[in-house]
Amino acid sequence: MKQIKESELILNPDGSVYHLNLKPEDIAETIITVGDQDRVEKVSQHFDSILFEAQKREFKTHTGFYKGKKLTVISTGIGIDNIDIVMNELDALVNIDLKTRLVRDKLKSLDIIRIGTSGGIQDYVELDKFVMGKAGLGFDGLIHYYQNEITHSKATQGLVKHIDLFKSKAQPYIVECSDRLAEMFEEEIQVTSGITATNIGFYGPQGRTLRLSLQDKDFLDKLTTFEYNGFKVTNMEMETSAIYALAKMLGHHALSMNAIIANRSTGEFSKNPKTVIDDLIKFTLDKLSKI
Ligand SMILES: O=P(O)(O)O[C@H]1O[C@H](CO)[C@@H](O)[C@H]1O
Ligand SMILES: O=c1cc[nH]c(=O)[nH]1
Repeated sequence: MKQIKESELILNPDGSVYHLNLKPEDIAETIITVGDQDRVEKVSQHFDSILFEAQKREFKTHTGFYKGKKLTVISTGIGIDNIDIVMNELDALVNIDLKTRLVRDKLKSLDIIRIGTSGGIQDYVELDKFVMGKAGLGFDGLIHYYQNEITHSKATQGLVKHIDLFKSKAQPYIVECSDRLAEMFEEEIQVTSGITATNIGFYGPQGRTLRLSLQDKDFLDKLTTFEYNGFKVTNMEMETSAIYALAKMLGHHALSMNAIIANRSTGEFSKNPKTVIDDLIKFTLDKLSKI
């Protein structure tokens, strides 16, 4: 087997992985990701005990126990570029022997659950509700840098036609969440399921205009009428598709839970975004404690 070079798998002087500043023993096998580094405490404040804390740049990590379940919560910061770092380095922690720099013979599979904020694009995706991303719809292009079998699906071709995608933009891709995790989180009363679209920006890429004009002003409208496997595109954010794609390629299980703080169809923003995210944190922790 080939040893991974120092320039590819970069380790800090203490042996931790380069950006996350973590060693294999610092993380649990169930990982919660959040965008905002201040959300890490909002999650870990519910833990019975915290065993480990670290931070480098926007990547803040707490590991502890919640109702007997060992959990790690880590902030990814905003965007797909950070997800590339977080997913690759988390995988390295469990599936590469950092001393020999060899991929382990027996690979581990992590459960990775994102708790994020998001904007609903359908009128029925109400403010302050939870949406589970049954699939991630990536407009971000990250996947094209890896060999994969996800990119060229019929559904993707259908989407490109449906929205009349401008040819200079990255080819979108669709990737499903972990069925096992989804089953645990599906709850008719509290959770809406749909496709979570992931964009490479908050403004133009999500069809928002302040002072600049959009290349395609009808993008959002067209997206609301697209369907895949009986699901509509319910919401937009900036990380899910890449988490799903990299999880699938690396052999992990991923699920994205979204707190809806904006409704792009009605033009409203939540009056109390903190409450809905706190409620989603409690809901998610409760579900994870039962795995
Ligand atoms: O609340 P988080 O997890 O950061 O997620 C959403 O909020 C950020 C944009 O405001 C993006 O990261 C988007 O995905
Ligand atoms: O509209 C929204 C709200 C939160 N996060 C996003 O990326 N978009």
